[in-house]
Amino acid sequence: MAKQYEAVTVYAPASMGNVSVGFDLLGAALAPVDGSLLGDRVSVAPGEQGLSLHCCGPYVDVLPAKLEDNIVLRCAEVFIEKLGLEVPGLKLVLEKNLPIGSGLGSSASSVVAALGALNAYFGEPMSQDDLLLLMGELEGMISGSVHYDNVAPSYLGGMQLMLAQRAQPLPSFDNWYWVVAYPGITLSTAKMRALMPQQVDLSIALTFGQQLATFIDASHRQDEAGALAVLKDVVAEPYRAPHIPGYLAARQHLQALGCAAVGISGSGPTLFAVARTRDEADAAAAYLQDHYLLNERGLVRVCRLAQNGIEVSKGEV
Ligand SMILES: Nc1ncnc2c1ncn2[C@@H]1O[C@H](COP(=O)(O)OP(=O)(O)OP(=O)(O)O)[C@@H](O)[C@H]1O
Ligand SMILES: N[C@@H](CCO)C(=O)O
Repeated sequence: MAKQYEAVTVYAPASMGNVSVGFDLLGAALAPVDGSLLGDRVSVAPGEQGLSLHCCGPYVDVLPAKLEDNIVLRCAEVFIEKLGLEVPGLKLVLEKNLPIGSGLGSSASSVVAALGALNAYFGEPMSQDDLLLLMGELEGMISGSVHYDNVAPSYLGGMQLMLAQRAQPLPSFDNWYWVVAYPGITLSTAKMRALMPQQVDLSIALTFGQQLATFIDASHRQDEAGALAVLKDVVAEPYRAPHIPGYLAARQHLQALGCAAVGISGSGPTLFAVARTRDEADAAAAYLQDHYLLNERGLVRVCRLAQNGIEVSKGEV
């Protein structure tokens, strides 16, 4: 008798690439403290002949007009082909909860939710390490480069450091709040990467290496002052900051409000601020709500790290 498959839904949290100090190597998953969703959901269920995709959610209108250009369908095609699966019919639903080109890891969230749901639906045929590598490849197909600093934390949770072939969790500081603000405009990752020079000065390379090494060491030793002292981006931010409306002014104000660090989330335009108390986080959020948002599509969230990565549940979106 043919195996009966059951519908499954996966939620994949938003993520901040780079975290200032680890360009393309370090990322963190986000969980709003108010319990709201900040990430896409994809469900996979038995369907009629072939693959079908239905999209819904608050940011459905910014998805590619043609369904065949949606990365979720590509994920299903690649997954099925790679594993040589016989699939009579598959119904996919994408609930698009993240804005595109935001710096919140929007395409990564769709990729992680889709591949996570497909793997769960088919009984986990792929190992965690192999699935992560596939997630990075698919993210690379649409963002212009293979980088894991969004897919790894969205899939695995917390803060993740990308080593040569696998992700390694990095302890963070439990008292930190991560306040994120998306102004409501789109900046494509590929264009924000094109702003950066292809060659890096030796002095910049040395500072980058030293800061990343110091941050990793300080995080493991829970040396908060040591970690904060080097939470700075010398590689991408100098080239990107002038192209993000209001970023430099907001950074200055947030520092004056007492935020311990401020940086660009991924390639922007979302910014993040580290606050060490809830009062400080709320003050930063109020400032950003009034001064950083450019339209009604913008959002501000006070977050902790999403420690568990994806959430798998039974049934459809
Ligand atoms: N399900 C999807 N979610 C998001 N983007 C998608 C999806 N399917 C296709 N795309 C396309 O992928 C591209 C994603 O571009 P880009 O990498 O700049 O955005 P992003 O992943 O939202 O960036 P960020 O990491 O800054 O949030 C866009 O051209 C978008 O139309
Ligand atoms: N590390 C990537 C993240 C994109 O979200 C970049 O900064 O281009």
